This record gives sequence, C-alpha cells and structure tokens, in this order.
Amino acid sequence: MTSKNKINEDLANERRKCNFNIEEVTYILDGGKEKTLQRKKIEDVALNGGASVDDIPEEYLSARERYENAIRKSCIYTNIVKNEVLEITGIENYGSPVLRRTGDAFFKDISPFMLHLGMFVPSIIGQCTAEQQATWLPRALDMKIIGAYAQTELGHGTFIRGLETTATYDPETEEFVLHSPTITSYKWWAGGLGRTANHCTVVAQLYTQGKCHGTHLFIVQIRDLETHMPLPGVKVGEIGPRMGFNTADNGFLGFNNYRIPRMNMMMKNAQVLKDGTYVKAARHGKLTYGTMVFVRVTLVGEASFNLAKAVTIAVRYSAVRRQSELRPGSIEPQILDYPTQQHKLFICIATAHAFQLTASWLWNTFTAVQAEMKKGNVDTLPELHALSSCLKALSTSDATAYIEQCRFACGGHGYMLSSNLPFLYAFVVATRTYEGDYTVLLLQTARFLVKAWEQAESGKVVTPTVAYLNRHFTTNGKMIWDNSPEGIIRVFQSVAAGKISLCVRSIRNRITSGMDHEDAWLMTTVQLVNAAEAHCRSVILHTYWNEIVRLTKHSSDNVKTVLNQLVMLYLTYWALERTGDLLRYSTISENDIDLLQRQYEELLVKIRPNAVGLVDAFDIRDEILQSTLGSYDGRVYERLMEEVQKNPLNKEPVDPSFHKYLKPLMKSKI
Ligand SMILES: CCCCCCCC/C=C\CCCC(=O)SCCNC(=O)CCNC(=O)[C@H](O)C(C)(C)COP(=O)(O)OP(=O)(O)OC[C@H]1O[C@@H](n2cnc3c(N)ncnc32)[C@H](O)[C@@H]1OP(=O)(O)O
Ligand SMILES: Cc1cc2nc3c(=O)[nH]c(=O)nc-3n(C[C@H](O)[C@H](O)[C@H](O)COP(=O)(O)OP(=O)(O)OC[C@H]3O[C@@H](n4cnc5c(N)ncnc54)[C@H](O)[C@@H]3O)c2cc1C
Repeated sequence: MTSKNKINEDLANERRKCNFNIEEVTYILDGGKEKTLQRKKIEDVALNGGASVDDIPEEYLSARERYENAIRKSCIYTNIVKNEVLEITGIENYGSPVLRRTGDAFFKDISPFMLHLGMFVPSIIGQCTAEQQATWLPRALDMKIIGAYAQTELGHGTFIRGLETTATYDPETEEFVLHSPTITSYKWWAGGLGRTANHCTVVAQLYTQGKCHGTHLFIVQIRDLETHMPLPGVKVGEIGPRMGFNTADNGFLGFNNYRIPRMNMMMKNAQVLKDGTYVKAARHGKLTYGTMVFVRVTLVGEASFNLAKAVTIAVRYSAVRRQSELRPGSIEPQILDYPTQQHKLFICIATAHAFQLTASWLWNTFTAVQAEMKKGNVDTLPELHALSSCLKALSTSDATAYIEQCRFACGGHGYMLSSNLPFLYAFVVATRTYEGDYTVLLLQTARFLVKAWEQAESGKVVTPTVAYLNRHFTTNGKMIWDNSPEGIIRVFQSVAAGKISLCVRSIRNRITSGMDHEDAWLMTTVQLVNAAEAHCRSVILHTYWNEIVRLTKHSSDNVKTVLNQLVMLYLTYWALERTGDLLRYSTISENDIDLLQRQYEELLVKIRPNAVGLVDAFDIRDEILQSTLGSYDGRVYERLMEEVQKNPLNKEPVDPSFHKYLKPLMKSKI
C-alpha cells in the first residue's frame, strides 16, 4: 500500500471494533437494499470519471470565474446524467434526491441549475394542465429551456398575498401583460435567475375584467434562446455576494409591460378563458402554493443528508485527532474518547437517522395526499401543510445547529474551508429561511393545532398526527412519567397538548378582556411558536421510534441493538433538554431526571465503539464529502498539507505587495 491509499491506523482500529453489519444499516437508511444498489450504480456512473476535480479549489476563484466554473461543471454533470445515468436508471429518476446528492461531488457550493430541477420543473409538473406539460416539460427535462422560480420580491417574501408584480389579461391580443409597478415589486432572490435562466416561473397578481384574483403562476421567457440577451421589457441581473449560494446566481427581475401568451398562465388550478372570464377549480384556495409544499417535504431529507455529511467528517476526524493527556505521561487520547465530544457528535448521528426516516415517512404522506387530491379530495391537505411546515422548520433549524456543533468538534481545522464544514453550514443555514422562514412556518402549524384543539374539545375525533389531543380531554392531571420509549413519547405529546391548551386559554382570556381575535393571536405568537415546536418534536420522536421498530423487525441482533441505542439516545437527549417542560406536564421526579442523565451517559459509552461504523453506514463517497478532515482513509494531516500546495498565494516565495507596500512602510521614518 502506498501512503496515498493507506488507512490511518486509528481509523482502521475503529473499523475493527465495529460490531454490526454496516451494509444492513445503509440499506435501512436508503429505504431498502435495491435502493442502495441503485444509488451506488448512479454514483459509479456519474463519479468514476473523476469529473469533479478542480485544478484550483473554487474558493480561490473570483466571482466571475467561480460562476463560469460552476456552469462548466453543471453542464458536465447534466450530460453525464442525460447520456449515461438515465440510460440505466430510467427517466423517472430525473428529479430523484440521489441525483441531487451525487451532484454535490461537483460543487462545494451549489449548482446554478439547482432551482431549475428543484422548483421550475416541479412547478410545471404540479401547476400545469396536461396540455401545458406536453409543451414545456420535455424541453425543460432536456435542458432546452432553463428555468428559475421567481416568487419573492424585494418588498415581500413571506407574505405572498402582498406580492406586487401584476399580470393583467388583455382579451384583444389574448395575452397577459406583466408589470413591476414599484422598486419593491422587483423579483429578488430566485436561484439561477441572475445569469443562467432563460425562462422562469413568475408569481404575480392576476387581473382580468378589472378584478384582482390574487397570486397565480406564469411561465415567462426572459432571455433570447440564441443570444441569451434579456428580451425587451425584461430587466434581469445578479443580486450580489451572499453568505453561501455564491454559485447559484440568485437574481433580480423586473417587467415593463411585458407581454406573454394566455397559455403561459399555469392553468391546472384556475384558468382565464379567451374572453377574460376567470374560472377557478373549486377545490382548495392554496393549491397554487403546491410547489412550496413539495420543496418543504424534500428539505427534511436535505437536512438529514447534510447533517450526515457533517457528522461523518467530524466523527472520522475525532478518531484520527489526538489531543491532551488524561494522566501525566500517558498517550494522548483520540478526541472521540472524550464523553463531551461524544455528547456533541452522537446526537448528530441519531438526528440524521431521525430526519431521514421522518423524511421518508413524510414523502409517503405527501404522495398519499397527492393521490387523494387527484380524486378531488382535499381534506388531508391542511394536515400535510401543517406537518410539512413544522418538519421543514425544525429539521433545517436543528441541522444548522448540529452542523455548527460538528465544526466546533473539529477545533481550528474545522474552520478551514477545505474541511467543507463552513460550506455545509452556509448552505443549510439558508434552508432555515428560504421556502418559508422558521417562525412563519411554525405559526402556520400553530393555526392547525389550535383548530384541532377546538375540535378535540368539542368531542370530535381529530386526524392521526394530533390524535393525542383526544387523549388530553379524557385524562385528568399530569401524564404519569414512564421511562420507556412509548412512555417518553406520550409525555412529549402531553407537553404539546398542554402548551396548545395554554395558547388557547391565552387567546380566549385576551379576547374576554377586550382584544379582537387578531391582536389576541398576535400577543400569543411567542407561545404558539413554542407549542408548534413541541408538537413537531413529538411527531419526530414518535416517527423515529415507530420506524426503527418497523424497519429492524428482520435485522440481525447487533444492528437492532445499535439502532435501538441511537433512538434511545435521541429520546433521552430530548427528555433531558426539556426537563422544565417534563416537570410541568408530567409526574417526572428529580430522581427520574438523575436516572435519565445516567442512562444518557451509559448510552454514550455503548455507542462509542460503533461510532465510526455508524458514520461509514451513511455511505457518503469522498468525492461527495469533499473534506480534508473526513475522508474514508483518515489522511487528515496529509490532505491539509496537500491543500496548501494548491493555494495560489504560495506560488511565489515573495508576494509583490512586499515591494509595493510593505517595504516602503518599513523604510519610512516616523
Ligand atoms: C431534488 C430536490 C432538490 C430540493 C432542493 C431545492 C433547493 C432549493 C434551493 C432554494 C429554494 C428557495 C426557493 C424559495 O424560497 S421560493 C419562495 C418560498 N416562499 C415561501 O415559502 C413564502 C412563505 N409564505 C407562505 O407560504 C405564505 O405566505 C403563508 C405564510 C403560508 C401565508 O399565506 P397566506 O397569507 O396566503 O395564508 P394565511 O396565513 O392567511 O392562511 C390561510 C389558510 O391557508 C392555509 N395555507 C397556507 N399555505 C398553505 C399551503 N401551502 N397548503 C395548504 N394550505 C395552506 C393556512 O393554513 C390557512 O388555513 P386556515 O384553515 O388556518 O385558514
Ligand atoms: C439562499 C436563498 C435562496 C432563495 N431562493 C429563492 C428562490 O429561488 N425563489 C424565490 O422566490 N425566493 C427565494 N428566496 C427567498 C426566500 O424564500 C425568502 O427570503 C423567505 O421566504 C423569507 O422571506 P423574507 O425574506 O421576506 O423574510 P421576512 O418575512 O422579511 O422575515 C424577516 C423576519 O420577520 C419575521 N416575520 C415575517 N413575517 C412574520 C409574521 N407574520 N409573524 C412573525 N414573524 C414574521 C420572520 O420570522 C423573520 O425573522 C431565497 C432566499 C435565500 C436566502
């Protein structure tokens, strides 16, 4: 073995200690052995050519070079997908998360095509009639047209009803006239819009026959397909450097009485007839928000995957890194041996599992609701909206915090861009804001919870994810503490029920003392966010536990054991994090809390020998991890040194600025 492919001895030892079948766990996380094999096949085809390698790491490039390089790599990757991957896997895999994730081998930051695939194509699928799909979808899938999703404006992102861009129907020409009446009506933020897209989905206030019908979606060509010049009446550009997403050319867009054909209105849920008559499919008022619901659902899996990357890096690094001494003269321990380090990292492994299994469950719920809606039944949409809102909010927020924790766990080297942890953080922290800000989405869930509470109060049976509210009205007093998984979950559900009940009481008291409903709601929003968070926590705990029980039924004993240890760690961790709530809403005693703490510390010890095996089970290839600290072979120090050689600042022994500035300064007299 050359030193290039030799595995670090500490990491090799860790792998020898691992006592469970790693592949079995990978299959569970991927959703079955077939899915793992399919993923590996895709990765082999897409990555074995080594296309991701940059001569100069992208962080050393100028803004223009970075963008050009990102486009170059996006085209390479797209060609591989079109010509090689889909040949094997079939077109139905086009938008699959596996392809999205494999693409991470090409970009440390993000592909300028991400929004084309992530939102433009889904909006055609979800919002267009079959006839419109036949016109647009094949061209979009074949990259003959490249799109963005332009909803947010300079003045409004959260409050969609407040968007100002207008689309006014002109029956004379059978066209819509798009217009940006104010600075604040300029579209702002859309990924891929600034320099890449030639089309986009535009969300605008629809006017016809003198009446505004609220926001609707339109497909709009913004650039000439030959010259790429913005079309007359279109003003478009890039919004400037950002914390992350710097290769996504997020853009601005304004219209000056710009005309598009009538059939460019996405007409699945509402139509404007030739004479200007507005016809609404009378199913649900918010169906035009469907693309956002789809993306919120997929973001739970994104949170899991990015956290899995971060913790793979941090655990492998912690096995290689040695620091300090426990006793005078003794060998320096691997930092992974410190319980405080285990406390930082094992919860990240468990959370990645919890989110991955919750994401699959949510995806199944989403497809079931879609199937019902196809039959004309929209009854399950409010529950899906409430679930996808809070799960998107919590998964992205927790993943952000834990990726930062992984960076802390890697000390100074974690701060290097080459560790990839800063890129991962900058990417994931944005997910807390986009596609609906954290607070705003939890308040959407809270609306649903308050309604569900009122239904349960009046004796109605409520939908499954809030069924615990029915129990709340049939039991008296605090929930009995029971330190079993089911017991802990029940207590978390009681916490949620108790908090929702307090919110309802606060709103009612405020109304009784003279406030109108809007103000009473507004004054209660701090509590409402807290109650929605508690509800969502209980959903995740419940789903994670149920899925582990279901998925490990036929697993080998050691896999069962280690996955049980992780889910128990997760339940115990959150119980300890929420002791205040538990004391308030259950009969837990100080002694029970001491026992929980001991149980937690014992779980850290039990999981320790399998920690590297557990991150290996995420099965994330080095090309996708893109980290000097986290590669499979653990050659941390060698890779950090190799990276130094790529630094353009090290190309010359003396920097020209020495003669230009430093030397004159050194020679000058005071
Ligand atoms: C391969 C996959 C790759 C995936 C990766 C993709 C990466 C992409 C990278 C970047 C993407 C970034 C893209 C964007 O950010 S696009 C812009 C997203 N913008 C938002 O999310 C805006 C958030 N705001 C809203 O959603 C809404 O304004 C609102 C906060 C929900 C409020 O809307 P509105 O004022 O109309 O509604 P009300 O609050 O009055 O509520 C009225 C009732 O409607 C219900 N409702 C609201 N939304 C929905 C929905 N989506 N579905 C169903 N029902 C909905 C709401 O609950 C109210 O019901 P009630 O019964 O209580 O009256
Ligand atoms: C990296 C990135 C990529 C993006 N890509 C796209 C894209 O491709 N297409 C697109 O259309 N948009 C995109 N966006 C925009 C994004 O969707 C919005 O920024 C997001 O929805 C938040 O809206 P906002 O910026 O208006 O925040 P604001 O609503 O102004 O939020 C500011 C603060 O006010 C609070 N707040 C707002 N309203 C309420 C309320 N009702 N109650 C309580 N608190 C409230 C929020 O919690 C937040 O703390 C992107 C954004 C980012 C950062």
